[in-house]
Amino acid sequence: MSQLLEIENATLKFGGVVAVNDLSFSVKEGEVYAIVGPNGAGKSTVFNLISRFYDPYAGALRFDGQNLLARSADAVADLGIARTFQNIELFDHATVLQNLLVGRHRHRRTNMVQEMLFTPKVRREEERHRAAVEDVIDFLDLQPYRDKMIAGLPYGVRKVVELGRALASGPRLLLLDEPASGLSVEETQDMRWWIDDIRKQMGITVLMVEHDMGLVSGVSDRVLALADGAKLAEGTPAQVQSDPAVIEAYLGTGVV
Ligand SMILES: Nc1ncnc2c1ncn2[C@@H]1O[C@H](COP(=O)(O)OP(=O)(O)OP(=O)(O)O)[C@@H](O)[C@H]1O
Repeated sequence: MSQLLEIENATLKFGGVVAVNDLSFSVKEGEVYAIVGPNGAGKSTVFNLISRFYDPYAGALRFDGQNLLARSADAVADLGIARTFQNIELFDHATVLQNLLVGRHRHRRTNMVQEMLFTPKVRREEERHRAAVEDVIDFLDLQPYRDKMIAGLPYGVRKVVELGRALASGPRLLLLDEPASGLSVEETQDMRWWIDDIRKQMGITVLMVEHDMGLVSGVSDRVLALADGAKLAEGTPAQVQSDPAVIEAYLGTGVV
């Protein structure tokens, strides 16, 4: 498997706080790779670096061999990197279908005049986007909710819709920020199947930050344990969970 994402000696400081400290890791095409670590370890900051919300103080970031640092946040999405957020970010007063169509935004190839005139090209594009979104709705069993407003939906369903919005963009790399947080045991189990299927059926590479070690062990090929912004351990879930440095660092946090 080739490397899809490479982080090389990345460092990011907020004032005097070193949030990410000379961190290197890579994610192979087709794998599920999880980042774990106690609160404040730097997990979200790593995601924000990859999404290009932050510039690193030093280091290199590459996606499929291309320099990510030469691109803006929008351009990163165009490369095929999609993400979900720890605090779900959806349009509350729009339907599930409308939110998923927003996920298709990067594929729009028509201009505003064409859209106002609703030319045949616009109509064909629209049909293509709808078909892609309907596939995601079927895949995630969202049919009962497709015309419902986000605001009225239970938290667990909103979480699946957010996953759907990211999938609708047709990514090569999916960044999941705490996919199981706030979910019940059953919903977490469903999330595990979705992630498995996303990798196996859709061939999408997944990088996730997650506290639930049951989910991490269940779906991940490899795990990176972070502490104070630096790599503590990397390996299979079993290797990382039994690593003495990890046990020592997490002792009493209830994470491992
Ligand atoms: N925008 C910011 N400004 C200043 N400091 C920040 C900012 N974002 C993060 N930090 C600091 O950087 C460090 C890493 O934070 P980060 O949010 O990446 O950790 P995390 O591992 O994602 O934690 P959690 O599990 O609580 O989400 C922490 O010390 C945090 O206080």
